[in-house]
Order: sequence, then C-alpha cells, then structure tokens
Amino acid sequence: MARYQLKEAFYTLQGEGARSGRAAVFCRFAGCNLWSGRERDRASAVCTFCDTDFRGTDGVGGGRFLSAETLADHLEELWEAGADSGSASGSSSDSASGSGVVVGSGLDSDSVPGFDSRSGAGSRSSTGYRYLVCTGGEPLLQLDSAAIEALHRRGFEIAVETNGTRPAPPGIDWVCVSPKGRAPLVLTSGDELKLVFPQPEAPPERYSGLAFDQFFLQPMDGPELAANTEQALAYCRAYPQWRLSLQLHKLLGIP
Ligand SMILES: C[S@@+](CC[C@H](N)C(=O)[O-])C[C@H]1O[C@@H](n2cnc3c(N)ncnc32)[C@H](O)[C@@H]1O
Ligand SMILES: Nc1nc2[nH]cc(C(=O)O)c2c(=O)[nH]1
Ligand code: SF4
Ligand SMILES: [Mg+2]
Repeated sequence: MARYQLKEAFYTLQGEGARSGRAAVFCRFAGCNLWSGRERDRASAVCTFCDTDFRGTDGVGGGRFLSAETLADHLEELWEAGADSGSASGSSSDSASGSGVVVGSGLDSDSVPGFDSRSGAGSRSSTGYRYLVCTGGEPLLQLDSAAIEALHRRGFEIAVETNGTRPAPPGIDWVCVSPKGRAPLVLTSGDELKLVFPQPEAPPERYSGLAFDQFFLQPMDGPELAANTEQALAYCRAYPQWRLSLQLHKLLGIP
C-alpha cells in the first residue's frame, strides 16, 4: 500500500486567497472525507459543491509514492522544471464551469517582451521561493510529519488548503481553512479562512470571530457563479473584515 496517493501535481500560480498570484507546485492528494468524488454521490455528500476531480492517481504528475522521500523528490522536480521553464502547465482537475476570459495556459516567458530568461538567477532561481500548496481532495488525510520534514529539507515553504475537519500536523507554514457548513470544524485558527459563498448552513458571521489573520469569501463556482459573485461582493462591501477571492486560475485558463 502506497503511503501517499496523488491525483495530480503541477506548477502554476496560486489562484485563490491571500497568496494568489504566487508561483507554486500544487500537490493534489487523492480522496476526501466529505465526498466520494463520484457524481452519483454528490447530492447526498456532506460537501456538495466541489469543483475538483480528486479520485484516483491518474492525473498529470499524479501517482503512488512509497515514502516521504520519493514524494518530496517528485515535487522538487516539478518545482525545478516549472521555475526553469517559466510556464504554467500541466493538468487541472477543476471541473466546474469557468466563465472568465481565457488567455491560454502556455505562457512562455521567453516570448514575453522585456523578459530575458537568460538573465541572472536572482529573479527566477529554482532554489529560492520554493512554495508547495497541498490540496486535494483533503490533504490532511495524508500529509504527515515525515512528508513535511522531507519537503522542508528541500527548501519548500508548505501551505495547505483544508476543509478544517482534521487536525493539522505541526510544521505547516501556511494554513488556509475552507469550512463546509455541514461538517464539524476542528481547525479554528490559521493564516486564512476562505469561505465558499453562499452556503446556507455556513453564514460568514459564524466564522468572523475565529483566530485567523485574513478572511475571504470565494463565490461558489457552478451555474450560479455570476449571482454568487454579486452577493459576495455586496457582503464584502458591507463587512470589510471580509475580502473577495476570485479564482484567478479559472479567469486565466491556467491549472
Ligand atoms: C477542492 S478544495 C480541496 C481542499 C479541501 N478539501 C477544502 O475543501 O478546502 C480547494 C478549494 O476549492 C474550494 N472550492 C471547492 N469547490 C468550489 C466551488 N464550486 N467554487 C469555489 N470554490 C470551491 C474549496 O472550498 C477549497 O477552498
Ligand atoms: N491555480 C490554482 N490555484 C488554486 N488554489 C487552490 C486550488 C485548489 O484546488 O485547492 C487551486 C487550483 O486548483 N489551482
Ligand atoms: S471538502 Fe474540499 S475536496 Fe472535499 S468535496 Fe469539499 S471542496 Fe471538494
Ligand atoms: Mg482548484
């Protein structure tokens, strides 16, 4: 039995929340405790609006890893390939509708005017700024101390995107919790709370007193995205503690 199972892993820009725009390797762990990932189970799941295919290990950069070291080696290779090519490439499992302006996913820095890819290592060093976003599925079903230590040894800053139903192992550098209205919230502190909005069972007021540094509303993608975006915008205008998180990667057509 493999110790870690990844649906996919890819180099892109963080598209959501406080750190949107930052280059990162995304590590999408397979499986979730709030939905099987099968469409036929969606309506009866605890979390019903998921925009992601996290079943199996068959995506680009996915697979089964027998040890923390082999997992970390794999993710390090993706960082080096991504930071060296300057491209946002790979596969995304986001499956909900995207209605934004698609500018393509093959941005090549060599063709960007004014960007000299051969210039000094300082601006595009593959050893500096290493950033890993662990997501899924639910990453805290698999991410453990052994993986965190192996990744830290390779110089990664480690972020997680979690539904907050499981405790986080020590050592994670950035915790983003995205509560789901019908699931018990165990992680009640962290760096950012990013609430998919609206959720009838999860009004923002329920979370506004928790110990997070930043609070975001992220419009629920799907058939009502436009209306949900209007509603989130109105809420952020009325309650300035909350900021709007648009899913930048969907607007840009990148993974
Ligand atoms: C696919 S989840 C994986 C991580 C973790 N299971 C969680 O829910 O936070 C990644 C992020 O996408 C958000 N998300 C999922 N479905 C969405 C949707 N339909 N619209 C907007 N955000 C969504 C989640 O709330 C979470 O912040
Ligand atoms: N670019 C990009 N940013 C993201 N931020 C959170 C994501 C996720 O699926 O967890 C995600 C994703 O899938 N792609
Ligand atoms: S908790 Fe996260 S991964 Fe699981 S179904 Fe919901 S949004 Fe998807
Ligand atoms: Mg996503």
